[in-house]
Amino acid sequence: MTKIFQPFSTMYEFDSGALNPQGKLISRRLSDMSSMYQDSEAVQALLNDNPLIYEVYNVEVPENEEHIQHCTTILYPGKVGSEFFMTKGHYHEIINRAEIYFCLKGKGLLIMQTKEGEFSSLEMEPGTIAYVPPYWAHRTVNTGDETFVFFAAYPGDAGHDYGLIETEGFVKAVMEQAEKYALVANPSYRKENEIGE
Ligand SMILES: O=P(O)(O)OC[C@H]1O[C@](O)(CO)[C@@H](O)[C@@H]1O
Ligand SMILES: [Fe+2]
Repeated sequence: MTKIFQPFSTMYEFDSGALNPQGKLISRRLSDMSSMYQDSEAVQALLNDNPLIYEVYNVEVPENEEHIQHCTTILYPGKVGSEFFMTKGHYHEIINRAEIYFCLKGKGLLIMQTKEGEFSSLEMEPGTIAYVPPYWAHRTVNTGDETFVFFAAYPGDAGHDYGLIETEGFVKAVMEQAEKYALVANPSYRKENEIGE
């Protein structure tokens, strides 16, 4: 007989962006993603302090197609050189799985790209519901000076594939320019792959 999963709820803490109960917490510091930032001198200068860049509070549900994974992400304000703090970014392991983001606090940018090199970005502020369609890699960036918090939901079997982003990078980097953000072409996008070709 199929075991029936019991309904449950989780509390969102409006001040911090955390979830209660906490569930599986992912914390990423600069050292976890140092090669992803453009300015390697700025990375070196910050690595001693090794700032906390973001935290993901995951509600624990089984990772299969019956369930919906959901979590909050707290992305701290800050820059590495002039590049804003950001998440690592990933494709879903099952690449045709979509995701929904709901911005709760602060402001940021959701950048997305396909394996064909198509690029897209969406601004997020409290109230924005952003849709990441199937096949799009996604990364969020804190473009403000307070914590940027959003809720995410995605199919339970989606998984995370970081490989291609680690080797190719994103098409564009989000940099501070004249107290705003600018999307700047990433000179190292696809470099490793091109060298290998
Ligand atoms: O997995 P990354 O790219 O480090 O970033 C974490 C992101 O992944 C998700 O957990 C799921 O796609 C997002 O909610 C969260 O912002
Ligand atoms: Fe995702």
